[in-house]
Amino acid sequence: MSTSPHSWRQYLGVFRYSRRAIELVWQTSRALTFILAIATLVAGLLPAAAAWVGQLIVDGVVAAIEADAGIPERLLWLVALEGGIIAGIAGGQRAIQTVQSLLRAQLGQRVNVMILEKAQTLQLADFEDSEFYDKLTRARREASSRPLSLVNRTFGLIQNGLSLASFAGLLFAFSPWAVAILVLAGLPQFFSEAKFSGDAFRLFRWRSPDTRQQMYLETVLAREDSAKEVKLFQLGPLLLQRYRDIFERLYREDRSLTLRRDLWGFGLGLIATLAFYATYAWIVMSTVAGAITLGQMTMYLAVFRQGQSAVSASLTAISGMYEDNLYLSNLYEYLEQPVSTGTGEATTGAIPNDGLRFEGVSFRYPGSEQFALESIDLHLAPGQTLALVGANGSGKTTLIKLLAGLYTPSAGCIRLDGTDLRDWDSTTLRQRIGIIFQDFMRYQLPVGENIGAGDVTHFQDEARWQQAARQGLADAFIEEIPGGYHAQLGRWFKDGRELSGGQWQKIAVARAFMREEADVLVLDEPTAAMDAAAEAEIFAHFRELTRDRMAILISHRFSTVRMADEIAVIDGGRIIERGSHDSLLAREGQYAHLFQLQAAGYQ
Ligand SMILES: Nc1ncnc2c1ncn2[C@@H]1O[C@H](COP(=O)(O)OP(=O)(O)OP(=O)(O)O)[C@@H](O)[C@H]1O
Repeated sequence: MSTSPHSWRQYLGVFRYSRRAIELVWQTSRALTFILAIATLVAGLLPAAAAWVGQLIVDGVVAAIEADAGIPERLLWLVALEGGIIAGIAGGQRAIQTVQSLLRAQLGQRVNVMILEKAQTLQLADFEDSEFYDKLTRARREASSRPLSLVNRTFGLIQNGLSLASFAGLLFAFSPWAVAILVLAGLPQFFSEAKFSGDAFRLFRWRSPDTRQQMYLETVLAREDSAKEVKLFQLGPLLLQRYRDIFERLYREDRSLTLRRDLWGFGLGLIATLAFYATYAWIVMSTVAGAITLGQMTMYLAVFRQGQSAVSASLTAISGMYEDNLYLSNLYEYLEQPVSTGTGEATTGAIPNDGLRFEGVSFRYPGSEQFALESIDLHLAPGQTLALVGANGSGKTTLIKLLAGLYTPSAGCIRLDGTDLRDWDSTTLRQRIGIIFQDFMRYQLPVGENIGAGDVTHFQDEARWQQAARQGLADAFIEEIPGGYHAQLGRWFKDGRELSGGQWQKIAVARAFMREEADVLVLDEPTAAMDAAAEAEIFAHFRELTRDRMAILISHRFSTVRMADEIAVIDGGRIIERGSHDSLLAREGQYAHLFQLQAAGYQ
């Protein structure tokens, strides 16, 4: 094994997150960390003391036999002391276990809260970045066990290290050479364990895309929301085979690493055992030769036995540490992901009542070559309704995402009342804009709260739920559900019920109507699953209720779209036509063409 500085660092890399794990525990509970440290110290140092008192007892016994003058009182005190020390060790170990149990819950909660708090500060783009999303899911998965495990192992190592050092201290009196032999014999095994742990760490990190695939397949194969399609399309065997193939490939790598690691571990362990027993023989011979007393021999033998188990406990701890490191490296990468916090502070616009303006807005999704939107210019005054029309993928939803501030334009700017969205205080802005997307959330919460989600300040306001439900045409069916507004939705919880696609959409529209104070309201096709009559009625309502506000709606149904004051036709990320329904029909362009196609469908 080479000893260049680089590889030293590589070997010691197994401890790279120990400091951070201990910091984490320290911040979680100083008192418990302190007790843990003291208990570790006690459990680490007392075994050597026990061996030493054991030596005094044996020598005392030998001396008493030789003197033949009864049982000296000192000997009994020594036995009592030995008993006390053993009780101390047991107490230390028990304290370590108790503290660990208490810390487990607290630390798990703390790490989970850290992960979830961080998630609140992230941009939508972060969630869409597969690497990053993977870090988040992995960070959450083992949040309650890994940090503590690393702390336990680190403290375990310290405890065993202290025991070994104190044993070495005792052995030093016999011969410094014996200490040197034991240390040197143990080092190769220590480094080999550290090296292979480091290798495993790198291997596992590098293969994370594969494990992600595996996890995804597991999810698809075993979740209620995918079960329907997997069964119908008989995808099960095919996906399962893929799952098996990934496992086989990963297993081959694992096997090779495990075999190498264990062979080296065994070989180097043998050297250590040989050295141990050679020293053992040396001690036995020295006792027979009279160089050391019988008591000293008893002590050294105890030191040997316990030393061996301390060494093997340390090696086990090290080999387990790579997994903990893997977890913590992932956790800290996630927690340290830079976030761009909004710097805007404006709570009122520079030109009140100017409405909404898109000025030369272009946008490209992160990692994408193509522009999803290009040179968009729009103006929407208070009281106006704008409909966006365009083929799938033309950029309608993207425009709304920019308006929502979920992404920032690559060029140009969006102004609300004359002030760039970036300069608005983010809370104020969110209150002024209410949006329901086509893939709105179906919360596994009671019906009422599903509606109340539209305005957190009235999340549980029953009167407002009912009013919004009436406006979203959801009241009729809600009243028929047993439990009404308090009925649990979704299948995760007991007695939860499922709604039809159209019913869910009515709930979503009602959610939009909760936002009474918002001056821009957007419905991005949340009505596609409703029948045409219901959609038309909802939009008529929508228009009525947004008379002095700005409203944007996206729909593929022209019967709805024609109600808007202004219609913008988007194609390939650009606005190609705009105007009222009548003026666009008169133009006989794309809009007129699409309108006639759909009208023909109804004849
Ligand atoms: N998160 C994303 N990352 C990268 N590209 C995206 C993302 N979302 C959408 N796109 C791409 O941007 C383009 C515009 O998509 P957008 O969702 O705005 O279309 P749309 O007009 O709303 O379509 P639809 O009528 O199907 O809802 C499409 O080419 C799409 O592939």
